Amino acid sequence: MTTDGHGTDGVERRGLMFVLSSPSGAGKTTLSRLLIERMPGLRMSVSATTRPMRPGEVDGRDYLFVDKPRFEAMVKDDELLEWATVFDNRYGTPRAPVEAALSAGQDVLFDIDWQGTQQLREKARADVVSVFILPPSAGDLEKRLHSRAQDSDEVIRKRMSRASHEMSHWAEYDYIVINHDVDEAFAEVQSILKAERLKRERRIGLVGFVRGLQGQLQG
Ligand SMILES: Nc1nc2c(ncn2[C@@H]2O[C@H](COP(=O)(O)OP(=O)(O)O)[C@@H](O)[C@H]2O)c(=O)[nH]1
Ligand SMILES: Nc1ncnc2c1ncn2[C@@H]1O[C@H](COP(=O)(O)OP(=O)(O)O)[C@@H](O)[C@H]1O
Repeated sequence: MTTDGHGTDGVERRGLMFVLSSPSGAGKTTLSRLLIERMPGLRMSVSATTRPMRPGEVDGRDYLFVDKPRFEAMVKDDELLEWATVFDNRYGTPRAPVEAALSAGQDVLFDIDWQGTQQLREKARADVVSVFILPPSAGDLEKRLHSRAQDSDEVIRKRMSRASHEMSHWAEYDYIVINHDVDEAFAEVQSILKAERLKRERRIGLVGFVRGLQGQLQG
């Protein structure tokens, strides 16, 4: 699952899997889009889902929209790295694009729930960096779900009633970001990714790099 890429400073390092989770409406999609736009070397993992497409969503960009039999076939053929049932729909991460991106030295961004995060962690603990996004208040969460204007009142009610359960998994994550203001929350998430990219354990090229430096000093 891991592989070699080069950091901006040219030192080889293993790719990482950067996971964002939150209750629905807290801002994962917004923050993910900003990260993909502004952080070179990061690719989005596009999940497969059986949920209906929302207005404005694009098949293949936001999700791979599949029917239940196709999803079952993907599970059976071991095409998914992880999968879970959320809000009565199935969601899963296609394995091949993640492995290809990591092999090409890219980091991969996942917008997945706590169940998927647990599965990724079991498979590759050292390479998973997880961030849980919290809303500033329940009122803000509800307002955001309404302002998105993409789900029916009934779907919004369901998502609100699931929020507390989703949030109960916050302590399983490496970092917690409270999304008061998008720019501030983005800056925090970006700092986490930047720092994690510099972790010594991931920078497998450091041994050679430091040896080279020592060679220069002696020579
Ligand atoms: N385990 C898992 N969860 C996913 C995947 N894709 C999306 N999810 C989660 O499914 C939940 C519902 O997603 P969605 O219907 O797009 O609504 P959203 O919460 O408003 O973004 C969110 O918690 C997503 O993080 C996936 O591939 N695997
Ligand atoms: N900090 C914020 N302040 C106000 N509105 C926000 C903030 N972050 C996200 N939103 C809005 O809230 C709604 C839900 O955000 P979204 O990113 O779709 O959440 P999620 O993917 O977690 O369900 C969207 O309309 C988005 O523009």
